[in-house]
Amino acid sequence: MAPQHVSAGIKAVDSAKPAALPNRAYVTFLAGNGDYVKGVVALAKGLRKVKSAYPLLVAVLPDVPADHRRLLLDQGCIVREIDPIYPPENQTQFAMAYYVINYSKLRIWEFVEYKKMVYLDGDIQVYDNIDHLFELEDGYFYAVMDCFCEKTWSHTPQYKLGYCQQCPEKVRWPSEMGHPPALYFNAGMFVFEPNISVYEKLLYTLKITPPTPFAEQDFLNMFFKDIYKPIPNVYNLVLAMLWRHPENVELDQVKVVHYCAAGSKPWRYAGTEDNMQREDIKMLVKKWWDVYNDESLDSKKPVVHNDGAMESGTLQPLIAAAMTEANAPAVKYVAAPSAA
Ligand SMILES: O=c1ccn([C@@H]2O[C@H](COP(=O)(O)OP(=O)(O)O)[C@@H](O)[C@H]2O)c(=O)[nH]1
Ligand SMILES: OC[C@H]1O[C@H](O[C@@H]2[C@@H](O)[C@H](O)[C@@H](O)[C@H](O)[C@@H]2O)[C@H](O)[C@@H](O)[C@H]1O
Repeated sequence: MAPQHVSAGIKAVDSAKPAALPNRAYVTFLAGNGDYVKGVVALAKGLRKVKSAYPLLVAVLPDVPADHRRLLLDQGCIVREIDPIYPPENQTQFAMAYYVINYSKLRIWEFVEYKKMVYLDGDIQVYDNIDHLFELEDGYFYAVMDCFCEKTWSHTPQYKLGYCQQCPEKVRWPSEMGHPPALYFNAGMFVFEPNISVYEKLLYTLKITPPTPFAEQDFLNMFFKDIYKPIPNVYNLVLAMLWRHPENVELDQVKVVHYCAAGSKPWRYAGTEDNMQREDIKMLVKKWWDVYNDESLDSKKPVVHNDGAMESGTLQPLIAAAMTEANAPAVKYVAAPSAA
């Protein structure tokens, strides 16, 4: 089973049915005009399917096109544009060249109208309600421990030694190399508290920190190492765990799946890369598509003609009037029929 460090504190809140508070939201990050938007649409539908009480905010870079933003608004997301954040100039070889855009995730610490947020990558799907994570004690950074066994880690001493925090007894960290690496989390999912002074410290520290192969994930691990609290991997199943550490995974208990293994992005799945023909992978990819294609999960939004008239039966005008700009679910605008 999972290594001992994993915080058991969560069990205590599982049974409680916490009240939904307005200053909480899920948040994800979207960059570019490519197909990651499908991941975010699926995530919005997945959170609706598990009846989450909280909205999904999408932090979009300027290069996310209007039609993609409209898709997200139509799925009831809150769409907020952020400016990119780049690491200091450096010759670093990122594990994946495009990881450089992931530093922009740091903008979410600026969303201080929310007291607590759960960050989820766009290639994550939520299959069970995880709203109880918002009840975790303030003052800590909660995330799931990563695994060092994939080729993407081949640049690290851990990989070269065959050491992994998922099974620290299997290949022990050599005492002559000092202490084993600090517990290291996967930055595809975490529970955090937006805070301006933390945000400013993040940006300042980034400016003086040479980039490393896992980009903002390495940076966040360094920055939050003193308040990081591991949570069970049911909250972020890094797919490689299925073949690297199956003894640490109980698939039928998993609430959140992170499609981060090479070739596992469901919207691009071809089944050709290593491990992609596994039955569990094929089942999880199908599970993602079942949510993505489920029209009953599309957000039921009023259709508003651009002359402001509401189509009858979609949303009574008084409810519409009561909906302020800030929290009204985005409405689908359709061109008013041209005057005959
Ligand atoms: O072209 C891209 C690449 C990444 N992302 C966002 O950045 C996250 C992290 O990138 P990725 O999922 O590829 O990293 P992985 O978890 O697979 O290493 C994605 O989930 C998206 O939310 C994006 O929006 N567009
Ligand atoms: O920019 C660095 C990225 O680092 C992480 O992805 C990695 C990590 O999980 C490795 O452990 C896996 O081996 C690898 O496949 C996977 O891509 C985060 O999931 C992602 O959001 C992002 O921060």
